Amino acid sequence: MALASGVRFAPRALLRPWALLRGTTLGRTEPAAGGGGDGARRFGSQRVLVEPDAASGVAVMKLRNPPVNALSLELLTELVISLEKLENDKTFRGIILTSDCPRVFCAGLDLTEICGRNPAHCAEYWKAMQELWLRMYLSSLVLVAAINGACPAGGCIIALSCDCRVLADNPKYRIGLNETLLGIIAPFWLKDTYVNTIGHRASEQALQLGSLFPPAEALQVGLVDQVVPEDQVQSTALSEMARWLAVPDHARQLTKNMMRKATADRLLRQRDADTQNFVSFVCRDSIQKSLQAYLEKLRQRKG
Ligand SMILES: CC/C=C\C/C=C\CCC/C=C/CC(=O)SCCNC(=O)CCNC(=O)[C@H](O)C(C)(C)COP(=O)(O)OP(=O)(O)OC[C@H]1O[C@@H](n2cnc3c(N)ncnc32)[C@H](O)[C@@H]1OP(=O)(O)O
Repeated sequence: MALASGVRFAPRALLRPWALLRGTTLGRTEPAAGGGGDGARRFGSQRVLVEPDAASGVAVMKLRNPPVNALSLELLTELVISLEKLENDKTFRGIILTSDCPRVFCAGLDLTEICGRNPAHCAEYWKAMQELWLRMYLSSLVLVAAINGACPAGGCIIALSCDCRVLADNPKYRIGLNETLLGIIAPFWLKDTYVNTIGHRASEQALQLGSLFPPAEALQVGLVDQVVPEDQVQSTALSEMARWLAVPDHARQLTKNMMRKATADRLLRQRDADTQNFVSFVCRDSIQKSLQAYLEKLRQRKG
């Protein structure tokens, strides 16, 4: 992704995204309900709906992988492709990322992708997770998360990869990295993202305790930038976007790169080792058992 200055952000190292999209509708363009001109046309895929507004240069990207927007391999892949499509289109300067699923922004990793799967699948899945994080974290576009639902673990990482976060004021919409409560460990780049956002001491505490913060606490600790009534999340996200877009792109992009590159480079340098660590960790019998038990608990909670 080349910047105006010629500086490159994330490398184009993506796996084989298109191969994963058999049977999906990515790339289809259709008029938005009630829409007319180019600015009102939406596109996307089965799991990612993109509503572009060419006039403002802002696209709203909605996660729609019901029931909880778990980050399946397909969703990860479709997100990367939609992001790339917008980045390559000079019309767009910003994306508002939100959820199309009621009450949940994103439930994090799709645990069914790493439970009872073989090591090759877990590796492919983890590489897709790394890829999305790298693309989002270093995106040249302004990314604003309009968090309109629960936002645990991988969902929190998606939000933290954005430049700004607006959270709906609902005590059920908690945000944080709760990995330890599942018996798993956030890898270093999730930890780094946390530390970069809320600082070392707060991260140390929150990561070990697996804290999920309700809105007021999330604001206080610095995990989100604004907490607003639920019906004002989108409008506030748009106002935030306007504030970020008021800055000249090249200056903002280079500054973002300066702030984030070292963190991304750390993963880039040890991507394969990180994948191997992940696979050997999650494929352990003991970890498989605790993931299985956690999934079971989630399923039973429902009834
Ligand atoms: C040495 C170290 C080396 C390497 C590192 C090792 C490991 C690193 C791994 C680290 C990364 C982890 C990041 C993660 O994201 S882990 C996932 C954590 N996610 C959660 O804990 C969220 C779990 N879900 C919930 O809390 C709730 O579902 C939620 C609040 C999101 C929504 O609640 P609601 O009441 O609306 O829905 P539910 O009834 O609970 O769920 C509906 C159905 O969805 C299923 N579900 C929920 N979450 C997940 C998920 N994450 N993956 C898969 N499926 C999920 C749930 O079971 C229900 O299913 P059905 O009953 O309908 O079948």
